[in-house]
Amino acid sequence: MKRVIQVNDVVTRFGERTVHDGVSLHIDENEIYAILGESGSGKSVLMKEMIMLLEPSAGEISVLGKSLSRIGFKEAQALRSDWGVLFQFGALYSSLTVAENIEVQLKEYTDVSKEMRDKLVRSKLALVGLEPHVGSLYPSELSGGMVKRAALARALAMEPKLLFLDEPTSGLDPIGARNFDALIVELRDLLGITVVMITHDLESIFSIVDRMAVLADKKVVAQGSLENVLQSQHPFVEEFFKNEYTKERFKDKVKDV
Ligand SMILES: Nc1ncnc2c1ncn2[C@@H]1O[C@H](COP(=O)(O)OP(=O)(O)OP(=O)(O)O)[C@@H](O)[C@H]1O
Repeated sequence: MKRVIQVNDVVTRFGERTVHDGVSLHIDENEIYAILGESGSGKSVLMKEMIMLLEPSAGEISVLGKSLSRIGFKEAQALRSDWGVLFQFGALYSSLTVAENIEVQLKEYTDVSKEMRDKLVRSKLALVGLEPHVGSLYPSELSGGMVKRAALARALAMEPKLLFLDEPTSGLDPIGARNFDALIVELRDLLGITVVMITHDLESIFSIVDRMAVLADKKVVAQGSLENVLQSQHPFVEEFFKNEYTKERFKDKVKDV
């Protein structure tokens, strides 16, 4: 299996504060990989380091075979179009229509014609389950679930190999959240992409995630499949995965651990 992301011994410091102290993990092609951990454990910072919005203080991150600390400007630009990012609150431009939002990167990085861009917008909308007319609406005219889908369509505009999602189901109602999970799996299977997501959503973790890393104590304290992670006796794992709710809701998986 091809390795898509390799994180080796990453240390992250902000002034006196150390957020990561030797974080290592790897993500393989076509996986749905989750980054978990309590609030402030450095999940978002790690994801920002993977997408070159922040630089680690030490250690090494490679994405799609490129070492991020050694990459040149042009290579970095090319690499950025190999991934799409869905930030937690959708982050659509409120003054642009949905179609214009999806077009932003196409206009910036490609010279495809207006006609072709319109076609691409329609196909991305269809891919995320939105009707063509949604393209002419402004973000303020959409429901929460539609905002997420529109932002996902925008993240997919450049046909990325990798998709980064920051708490994709937060703020959605339970049905919307499960539909969004199903969409993520569908896109992974259809497009052959690798998905990296920060999530606290137990339903997603138990149903669609292939492997995960649990951040705590400035390190990865458990990683691998759900089965592997459940073997850990780290207090965060115990509390998050082996509480009364999960023992009842996921009793077939959380038993004898
Ligand atoms: N740009 C920054 N400058 C200084 N400190 C930062 C910066 N970004 C994050 N931090 C700090 O790093 C720590 C980890 O933050 P991060 O946002 O990664 O946490 P998280 O695990 O994603 O938490 P949550 O689940 O609450 O979103 C926090 O203490 C935060 O204050």
